[in-house]
Formats: sequence, C-alpha cells, structure tokens
Amino acid sequence: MEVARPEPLAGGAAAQTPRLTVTNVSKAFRVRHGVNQPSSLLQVLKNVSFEAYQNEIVSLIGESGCGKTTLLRIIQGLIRHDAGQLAVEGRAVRGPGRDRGFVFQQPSLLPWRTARENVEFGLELLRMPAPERERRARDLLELVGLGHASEQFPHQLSGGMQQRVGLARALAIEPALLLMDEPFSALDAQTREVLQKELLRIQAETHKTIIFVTHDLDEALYLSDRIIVLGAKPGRVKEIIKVPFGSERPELPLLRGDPQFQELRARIWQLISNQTTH
Ligand SMILES: Nc1ncnc2c1ncn2[C@@H]1O[C@H](COP(=O)(O)OP(=O)(O)OP(=O)(O)O)[C@@H](O)[C@H]1O
Repeated sequence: MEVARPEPLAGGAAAQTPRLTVTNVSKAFRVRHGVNQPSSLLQVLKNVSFEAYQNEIVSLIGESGCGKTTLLRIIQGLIRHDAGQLAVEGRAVRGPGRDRGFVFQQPSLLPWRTARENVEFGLELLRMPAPERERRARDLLELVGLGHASEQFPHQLSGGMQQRVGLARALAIEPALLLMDEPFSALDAQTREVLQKELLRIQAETHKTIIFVTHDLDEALYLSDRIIVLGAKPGRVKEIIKVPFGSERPELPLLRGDPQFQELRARIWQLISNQTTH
C-alpha cells in the first residue's frame, strides 16, 4: 500500500516561515589528547545552513563523525553553537524548548512507568491536568498503533513497540519540530521497514516537520523530502538533494527498483565516499 502524505510547503510557499532555520552554524569542541597534554580545538561543524518547512522530512546524512548528532543537539538546544543562528518558527534557539521533540536511537523509557505513563511524563512537567494528560497519551498511543498496550510496562514491549512509545512521548508536547537521531538503527530489518512506513503515515496525520539523522541511504531516500549531505572534518553542507518521489511514494522494496532511486543513491554514496579520498 502506498503512503499518501501532504506535500511539503517548501519552494511553492515562499511566504511560509520555515519551521527551522539554520544559518552559518559552526561548532568546535576543545579536546585533550592525554593527561598533561595541551588541549586543542576540534572544528566539528563549519557554516552549516539549511531550512526545513512544514510537512517536510529532512534527513541529515554523512559519514560517521561528520557532526550529525552534534548538529541535532545544537538544534535541540542541548549544545551551544559557537557562531551562526538557529530559529524555530522564527524564534531564536537559546536552549531546549517544548517546540522541539526528540526521539533517540534507544527509547530510554522509564521502566517503572507504563507506556501511557511514559507518554504522560512531559505533560506532567507542563502541569497538564491528569484527565487531559491521560486522554492525550491514549490518543497518541492509538496514533502509533499501541492503543492495546497502553498499560504495559517497557519490559513487556518489543524494541519496535518501545520505539513507538518514544515517538508518542515526543509528540505529546505537540512540538513544531521532531528531531530523530537514528531512531530505527537498533531494530531488526523487518521492524525497521514497518516503522519507516509508520513514520510516513504518522507524519501525514500530524503534519510534523521532521529532522532525521541516519546512516542508511535507502532510509533517507524513502523517508525524506530533502536530504542534506554533510561532508566531514569539519562537518559542512556538501549538497542538498530534493527527493522527487512525491507524497504517494511506493514502499521501499518497490522504490529500490526505480532507476531514479538508484541514480540518487549512487550520487549520495559518491558524495559521502568522495570526501574520504581528499
Ligand atoms: N562533547 C564532545 N567533546 C569533544 N568532541 C566531541 C564531543 N561530541 C562530539 N565530539 C566529536 O565531534 C565529532 C562529531 O561527532 P558526532 O557524534 O556529532 O558525529 P556523527 O556524525 O553523529 O557520528 P555517528 O554517525 O558516528 O553517530 C566526532 O569527532 C566526535 O568525537
């Protein structure tokens, strides 16, 4: 079955305020190479710029260590950038905020709480009244296909189910942006494909803007509207690739047979692998 998603508003909607604006963001870490050794600066990101619009899934892809997670954490507000600007819906990012939800590689659920109580956690911090909290958590667990498991504890759930709870928890605070850092990489191939498809369905229903970090070229091409290919040392934007498959893209096994898919895959592969020869 094909997944129909609303078309993103980039390009055709010039008047739209981007959900996320990243402008010339740079970051260096001070690293020490041993005890009693002087420290030096490791330039991780250099002048990174891109935007993401409503309904868009934008993937960040690049070789290991090119700064994908660092960039995502800067957007999250957990790491302070050295230079450049970041804004979510036009508001400068100065730290973590409820306008950004996060899904990690490991869902890190609280083991003593049920699936529903895990989803409610962020809403408790926002002091939402209990009945409203519970209603929203139940709705979100339905949305992610876990309506039947709301009262189960994390150890009773499979890895894929736990990741669905993590997604519901991130959506609970109704963020403008959903930041996902290799959310499916710890799952087996079959569960991963199911969740990729589910993510497209959920995005179509919620119209979220998603920034998605992955190593997996096929995953990036299947999920994304645009792919930001990062170069390494320092991390910088090498190319922004518009994915042409539209909102009614076939499932990944079929898409893999599309010559355009294969061409783009080869192109991204070349962009990523080229840099190691320089
Ligand atoms: N807090 C830190 N202090 C010093 N160096 C750091 C810190 N965090 C990350 N780095 C370094 O910054 C570089 C980029 O790391 P980052 O985790 O962002 O890369 P990545 O592209 O997400 O890698 P991977 O794909 O392997 O997850 C790496 O060289 C890493 O060692």
